[in-house]
Amino acid sequence: MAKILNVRNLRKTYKSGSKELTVLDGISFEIEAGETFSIVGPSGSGKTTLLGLCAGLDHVDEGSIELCGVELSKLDEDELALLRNRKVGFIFQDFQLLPTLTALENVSVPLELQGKPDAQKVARDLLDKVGLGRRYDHYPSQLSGGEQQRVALARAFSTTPDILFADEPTGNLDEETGEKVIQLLFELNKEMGTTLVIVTHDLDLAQLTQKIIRLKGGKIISNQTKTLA
Ligand SMILES: Nc1ncnc2c1ncn2[C@@H]1O[C@H](COP(=O)(O)OP(=O)(O)OP(=O)(O)O)[C@@H](O)[C@H]1O
Repeated sequence: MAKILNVRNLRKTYKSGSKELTVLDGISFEIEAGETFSIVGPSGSGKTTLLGLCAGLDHVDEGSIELCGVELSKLDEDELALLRNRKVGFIFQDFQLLPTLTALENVSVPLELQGKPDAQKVARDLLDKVGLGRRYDHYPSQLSGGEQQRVALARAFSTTPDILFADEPTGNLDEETGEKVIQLLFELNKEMGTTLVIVTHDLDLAQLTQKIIRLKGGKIISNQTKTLA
């Protein structure tokens, strides 16, 4: 199977005044297209930083990241943005919906910006799939956290990304709501064959993915591939 993400000897250091903090050191792993993958570890271990680097949202100090067959360090900002728009989807802990757009517009507008002629239909179909067929015209402030995250799921899958990065997708939800969101996430993921990379504190959620890496102090302390029964 083709590698969709190949991370080699990654190092990331943040500067704070005269001090330097190395938050990732010697990180290497790879993900095949279509796999489900999770990154777990305690608070501050570097999970979100790693996700941001893999998704091309920030630059590495040392090492390399190949995403969707492209070495990220060779791309300028415009090329990176294009790659993210075309091939990458995101789900965030705090949903990150646009507050002035309705649920339907939050899903359809990105598609319209990509010039998709059937944006409205795709958005409606996806909102129906996540059980929000009666909430098209609601603004984010009129939706519960679980409903907002379901809109975010519909938006993330609407562009049929090759790879989807989810950062603590259940972090702001109660347990029951979180479970429903995860069920939908995995259903949509299976249907669309998307590669899924999840950052989470939730070990039960991580166990649902095929591969798990554990970070501690910016290093990988275990890299586990689950044997499928
Ligand atoms: N922009 C930044 N500037 C300076 N330090 C940063 C920056 N972003 C993150 N850090 C530091 O890098 C370390 C790793 O942060 P990161 O958010 O990646 O950890 P995390 O494992 O995702 O944590 P959490 O589970 O709490 O979200 C932390 O010590 C954090 O304070």
